[in-house]
Amino acid sequence: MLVVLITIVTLCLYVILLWMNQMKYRKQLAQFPGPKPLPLLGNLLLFKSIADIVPVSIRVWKGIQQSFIIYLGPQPRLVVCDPKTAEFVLSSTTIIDKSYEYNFFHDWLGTGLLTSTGQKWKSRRKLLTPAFHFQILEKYVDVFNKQSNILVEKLKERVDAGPFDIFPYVALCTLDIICEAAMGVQINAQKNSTSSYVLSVKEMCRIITERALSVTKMIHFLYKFTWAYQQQRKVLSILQGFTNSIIRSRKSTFTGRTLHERSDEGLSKRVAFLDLLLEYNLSDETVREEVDTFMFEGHDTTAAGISFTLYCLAKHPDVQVQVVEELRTIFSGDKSRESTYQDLQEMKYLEMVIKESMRLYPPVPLFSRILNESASFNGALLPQGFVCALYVLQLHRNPDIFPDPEKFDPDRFLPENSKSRPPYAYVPFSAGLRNCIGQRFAILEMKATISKILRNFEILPVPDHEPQLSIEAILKSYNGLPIVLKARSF
Ligand code: HEM
Repeated sequence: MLVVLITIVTLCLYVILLWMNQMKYRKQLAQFPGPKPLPLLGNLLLFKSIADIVPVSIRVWKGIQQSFIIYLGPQPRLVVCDPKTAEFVLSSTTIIDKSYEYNFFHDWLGTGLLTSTGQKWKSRRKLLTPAFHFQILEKYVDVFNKQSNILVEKLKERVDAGPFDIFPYVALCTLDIICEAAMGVQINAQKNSTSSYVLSVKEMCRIITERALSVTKMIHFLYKFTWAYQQQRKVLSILQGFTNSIIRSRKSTFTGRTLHERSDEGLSKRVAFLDLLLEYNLSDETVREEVDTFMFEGHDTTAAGISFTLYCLAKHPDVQVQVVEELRTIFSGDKSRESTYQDLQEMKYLEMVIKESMRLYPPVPLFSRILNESASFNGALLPQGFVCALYVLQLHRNPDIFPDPEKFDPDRFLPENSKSRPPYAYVPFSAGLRNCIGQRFAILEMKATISKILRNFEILPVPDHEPQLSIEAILKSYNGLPIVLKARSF
């Protein structure tokens, strides 16, 4: 009886403490607009499911037209939708730690580069940066070519066969690419297409996103009693079993020669980023968390980037014609010659198209930072522990910076049209110290894959289809990204 009483009193005190904290925040942050929060629940009731994240946040933004405060439970966060606030957060050398939602990734990614903080992040970033040197990236082009050739063969089965969702095809291709280029192993996901790994990544992202919107799932102790936790355990055993097998496989062929010693091996030998980790004699657990991080960050993001770009090209045949013209010039009309690193550098118009697609459909539409110490901004003192959520999807549609923001117009990225744009108005790869380490890899991969598809197929739209955007760690479309394919004479 006494134990029950103590538990009830403790819980009540905890709830009162949370509520008092919320009141304190409301006073401190009074100058920022936002929907009125309820005690303890905050604005959670606005989001009945993760399907509501995009429509609700767009509705809120439309009523306010500036960065706003939203309460997920009693905790406030500043939803950053304007370049000035984005600059305050991203250019900071102190606001570099991730918000508490990233803890939901810990069971899967541990504290790898994406989720780690402080000194651990600094030393890992230093360790991994050489793996993305352009001389190393150059060696990956033949992997991009090989895997996009397989994708083209798969897509030939869809020619003149009506609408189909392009995303699952591309996701298997980008999974093959990250495994072979970065991990040094071939898993042939495209050939054995029922990849439980790909399905598990999707499920894990869904579980993590849902946790951010549910009070019971937010609290780790309570989360353990939910069905989602049981589901997470199953999914994690698939995900971690998969990466453990990659590590084992690469370890068995690792020669022990360091990156420096291997510089004599020339372009023919690739050094997978996993080799770098093995070279440093890190523990198996450390290697696994970095491998999982790269597998996650490195395949779903590029899959979204490529798929949304193909979707935009289907909807904008005039733009597609211009890209194909550029490719005809680069390849002198040769459909099957493999792309070189130099060719990819020359695809300037395609790069503008990819950038415009990532403006409207940023593969990572939302990411957050936490303040480790209080900071002044715009006359307000933002308290320690405060979360700033960079809402890239809305930032990229800010009409003050991108007039007629819903219009797909790659010319926005002509040098003369971008030079006066505020530096933090366009940040698909984030910016500042914790920007995306894989961005040059990603751009090369996207160009290699999209250009190969366009040399082989004409991409047609599905009339009246509009993507229903959803945020599941990466940007997805609930109703798919359907396109139609016709053979192209190049
Ligand atoms: C179109 C493709 C991609 C996009 C849009 C993208 C975007 C981003 C963004 C926005 C962040 C910051 C996330 C945050 O602060 O929470 C990030 C971080 C990161 N990305 Fe990417 N990414 C892409 C591809 C890749 C690829 C191909 C790799 C690896 C090969 C990669 C590896 C990483 C890693 C390891 C981090 C964490 C960096 C750190 O905190 O130091 N990404 N990415």
